[in-house]
This record gives sequence, structure tokens and C-alpha cells, in this order.
Amino acid sequence: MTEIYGNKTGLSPAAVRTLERIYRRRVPIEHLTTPELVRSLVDASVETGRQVGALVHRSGQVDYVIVGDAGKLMLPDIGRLRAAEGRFRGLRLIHTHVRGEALTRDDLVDLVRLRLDLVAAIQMAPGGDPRSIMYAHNVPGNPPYRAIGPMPLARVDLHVGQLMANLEREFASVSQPREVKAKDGRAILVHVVGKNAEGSRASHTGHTGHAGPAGRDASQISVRELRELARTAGVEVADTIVQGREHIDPKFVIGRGKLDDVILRAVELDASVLVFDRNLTPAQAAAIAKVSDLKVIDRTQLILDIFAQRAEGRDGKLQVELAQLKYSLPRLGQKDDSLSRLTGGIGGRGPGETKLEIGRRRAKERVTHLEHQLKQLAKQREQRRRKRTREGIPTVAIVGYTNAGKSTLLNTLTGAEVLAEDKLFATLDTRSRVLKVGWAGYGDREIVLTDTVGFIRDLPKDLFAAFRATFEEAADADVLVHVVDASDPAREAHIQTTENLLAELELDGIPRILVYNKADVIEPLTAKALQRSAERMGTDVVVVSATQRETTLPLVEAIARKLQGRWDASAKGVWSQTSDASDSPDSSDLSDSSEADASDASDASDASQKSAGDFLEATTLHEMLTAAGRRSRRVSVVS
Ligand SMILES: Nc1nc2c(ncn2[C@@H]2O[C@H](COP(=O)(O)OP(=O)(O)OP(=O)(O)O)[C@@H](O)[C@H]2O)c(=O)[nH]1
Ligand SMILES: [Mg+2]
Repeated sequence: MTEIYGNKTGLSPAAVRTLERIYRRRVPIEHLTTPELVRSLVDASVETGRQVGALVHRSGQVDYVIVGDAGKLMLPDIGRLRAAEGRFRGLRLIHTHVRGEALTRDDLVDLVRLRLDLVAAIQMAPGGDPRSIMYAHNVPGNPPYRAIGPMPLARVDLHVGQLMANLEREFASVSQPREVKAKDGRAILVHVVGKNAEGSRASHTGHTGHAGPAGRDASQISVRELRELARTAGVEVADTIVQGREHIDPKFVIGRGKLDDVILRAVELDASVLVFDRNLTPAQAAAIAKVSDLKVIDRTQLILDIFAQRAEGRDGKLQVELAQLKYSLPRLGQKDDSLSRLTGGIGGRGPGETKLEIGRRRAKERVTHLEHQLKQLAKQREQRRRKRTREGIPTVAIVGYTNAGKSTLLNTLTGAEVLAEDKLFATLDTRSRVLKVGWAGYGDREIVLTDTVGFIRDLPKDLFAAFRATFEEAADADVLVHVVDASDPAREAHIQTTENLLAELELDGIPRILVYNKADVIEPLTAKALQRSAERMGTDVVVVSATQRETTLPLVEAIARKLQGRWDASAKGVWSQTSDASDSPDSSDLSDSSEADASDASDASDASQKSAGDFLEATTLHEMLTAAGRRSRRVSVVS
């Protein structure tokens, strides 16, 4: 094998022959290098004016000869697979520094990142003679390397074999295999604060605009949210690195030097994933993955991953898969090897834990297929809706930023058991439950409450389609209950994002109630101030704690006030009062649930808890109701 690696442009045939001759050298493991190898490298450097290096295997053979430019050397891809824990790659890099400089940061990064046995640099004098040598090897600890020299070549007395044996023993003893708690390994989060550059967030929706907090606050909020997203996706966050920059580096986003720091940090913390708090172009993701040898993921991918893990309904699954494919298509290389980076594990999960392992051509076919299927499903839904007729029970949709407490509120109000947890996007499929407002003094009236997917700022563009589909249900709601986590410092930005997305979903025409939630964890004064400021703005607003049922009474009253008109109309007979749709299994479920005599709060909650299991999964029930609702509204217009 005599292939020359690296920067071969403009090399004369004679220079190539000189380089190829380096492959003939042998370096015994008792020595760092030999005078012959040094001579060959230096000769080739003089001839080319560039750095020249050899990757020498422990067997003594030269495995790779690499030529760089005057200032640096790019190592070839020597295999992505990491050496086993506590072991090194079995290769040492011996190379020239034509300008006589000491080991550079690049050299040290290569040493650590590739787990090379050693990296040595030969300092050349201006006349072209080898002046001194400096070398470094890995050590357990921080910094993760030790550098020795520069010193005269004759003074180097190093038994490489012995050193490596000692080091590997040392590494094996300190690295009790660290336990990775999260199933998808450890990640380092990277946030870049563009001081000048805006447009850094090519936001499709929900951009907070001027309403959001500025500068450092915005950064902190953003990083915190990313951390939550990572946690939700199942990644353990090992560290967060924030860099302020005048301009975003077009190739690596952060500067090359900073990227080297990040790589060293990843090696130190045994992290295998880099998560960027911004969206990366396919070229950026590829470039960073290449130099770092780490899996590189951006915010969009993280959100896609969460959606993929959580989507349940058929429609939702198809939508998520479609969004994932559209995202990864421009990122799929033609070669299998670049493809494998994207597949499996975090960022590469398809809906339902299937692996997104697919070639480019197949991916395109699948996109077409999915789009077709989704269209069919939408048509079927529409038809089903049209077929259904039933009395118009008013519907209320609970909307708001992710983790605001929407599902908790639904559970508390109706005694349902919708998954509510301290994770982002706990809810990915819309659920509806019946709320009986008797306990709040509204007789045996019923409301259908619908839970929805949480909003998030900078929602990935392709996901917005998936998202939109889940809001088809909410489009027919009579009232929107907008839930805000009042204890979140970013609450104003969250409100703004939600407002923007509601407008985009064309739901902003529906009467709305603003609910400041989690009152139990905010200062009473803050609660009062929130209430007052919202009232000044003329918004219907209540402050509640979704975890405490008694605090939700003002909300039920506010909803009832908004629906009063409808109830009055229905009392006048505009809406039919009785339900005779017992031929439909959906409706019988609904009537089962309405057996509760709900003049007392705890009774109501007990009763609905009992029947919660009987409740239908929302989609069908809700479709039925909303279809009826639409018809009824038409009637009321006529009257
Ligand atoms: N202290 C406190 N915590 C609450 C309250 N309401 C909800 N939470 C907590 O907030 C977290 C999120 O609640 P969820 O109901 O899952 O929020 P969500 O809006 O449905 O979230 P997504 O479905 O992820 O969009 C959970 O850990 C709840 O226990 C409250 O009134 N007080
Ligand atoms: Mg929820």
C-alpha cells in the first residue's frame, strides 16, 4: 500500500515518489521514531514545503503517509469505531512542523479524539534540518493529555510498547465503566449566542419576536428548554457549552477552536452526542460530525425524535414519519456510511422505535406513499364527520405551551387519567373527556374538554403539518382555554408563541380564556399582578393550580359564562336536548359517562373517575361531537 493521503494538489511526481518511499520505513516499538524515518519525513517536507506525517502501527509498519500544508495536517478517516474502553488505536503520528512550532491544538485534539498512541512533531529549522521533537500521549484526567519537550532528537529515550502497556493499565483501572443512565447516552449541548447575526433562527412559526426576553436571558431560557428537550428524548446531558460569537461560523457554527474544546470535553466526559441549540444545515451537520467523530443533532431532530417516541395515533405516526423523512432526505449521503450516522438511537428513531434505516431512493418513494396515505386518512375523517349527527354538546379545547399543565387540568376537571408528566410533549394525541359542570352550579350540563399537543417556539417546519392535523379537532371548539405555566420565567414568551401559533392555525377567532396555572408555586403577589394586568388588557383570565381542584372553580365559571349563550339558545330549543344516537357505540360511551349526579365536587370527580376508563379515545368521540356542533351552529344562524 503506497497511497498518499491528504493535500496532494500540485505535488510533483518526484515529490510523490519521495513520499511513497516513507512507507518503506520500519519503527521498532522500543523507540518513538528512528533517524531514518525522521530523515525521510524531513526530506519530503523540504521538497514539498508542507507538513508530512506517518501513522506508525505498533507492529513497526507505516500504515499511512499524509501530506498537509505548511501549517497543518488533516488525518485520513482511520475508522469511526472507537477503540475498546481503556485501549488506544495502536497508531502513533510522527510528523514535521516546517515552521518549527510546538505541538498545536489540532495535534492534541487528534491525539485525544482518535485515541492515538502518541503524537510527535518534529520542529524543523529554517534551513530544513530537524531541530527538536515534542510529543504527547493521553492520560486519564484533565487535561486528558501530557506533552513532553521540545527536546533534541538524540535525547528521546522512549519505549513506546512499555509506555502504552502502562497507560492502558492505568486507564483500565480508573475507568470503572461509567454508568450511562439515559438509554441514548451522554450528550453535550452547544448554544451559540450570535451577537450580531440574526436570522440565525430561521423560524417558521412561533418566533417570539420582540416580546421575548433579550440577550443573556433568552440564551438561558433557550438552553434550559433544550436541556428539557434532551431529557425528554432520553439523552443524559453531560455538559452545556455556550459560545458568544459576532458571526456564526458558516462551516462549523462555532469557531474551529471552540469546536476543538467541545471535542476534548466530549472525550473527557465520554459523551457521544453533540446537540446544537439551533438548526444546522446538512453541510454543517456533516462537517461537524466529520471532525468530531461524534453524533451531531440539532433542535429539530430532537423534537422529531420526541414526537417519534410519543406519537400514538395512526395519523400522528404517519405524520411524524413523513416529517422525519423530509428532514433527513437532504442529509442522506449517497454512501451507506454517512447514512448510518443518521440511523438508530437518538435522532434516528422512527415512530414506534423502528429504526429510520432507509436509502435515499426508498426514502423518496416512502414520502410519496405517506403523503398519499395521509390524504386518504384526512378524506375518511372528513366523511366520517359528515355522517355523524348528534346533539351539540359544546366543546372546549385546552391549548398552551408544552408542559404548561394542560393534561393535568383536564384530569383534574374531569377525573380522567390522561398522561401528565414533567416532560415536554407528554401529550401527542388529542384526548377528549366530558366535564360535568353541575358541581359548579350549572345543573346537569356537559362540556366536552379536549386536550391538545403543547406548543413550542421554532417548531420545525415539517412538523408543523403533523401538528396542524392534531388541531383539526380544536378548530371546532367553542372556547379555547389557553394554559400558561405562570411559574416559568419565560411565561410571557410562551404566551406569545402560543398566540402566534394559534393565529397560524387559524384558531385565533375562537373565544379564549387565559389560565395562569401552577399558582401554588408562584408568589401570591405575582398571581394578583398577573390577574390585574390581564384584566387591564380586557382578557378573560383566571389564576388556578391544576393540581388543586378547588382552585379551578373560577375557570369552570368562566367557561360557563362563555357558553351561556349557547345554553340559552339550546333551552329555547334551537339545539335538540335529547340524544337518540344510541345506535352508535361512540355515543353510548358518552351517555355512560353522563350518569354522574354532579352537584358535589368530590362526587363528580369520583363518578367520572369510575367511568374514565370507558371513555372513548378522543378522536372519534370528538369528531362526532364537533360534526354535530357545526350543524347546530348553522341552525342557530338560521334561527
Ligand atoms: N406545582 C404544580 N405543578 C403542576 C401544576 N399543573 C401541572 N403541573 C405539573 O407540570 C407538569 C406538566 O404537566 P402536564 O399536564 O403534563 O402538562 P401539559 O401541558 O399537558 O404538557 P404537554 O402534554 O407536554 O404539552 C407535570 O409535572 C405536572 O405535575 C400545578 O398547578 N402546580
Ligand atoms: Mg399534556
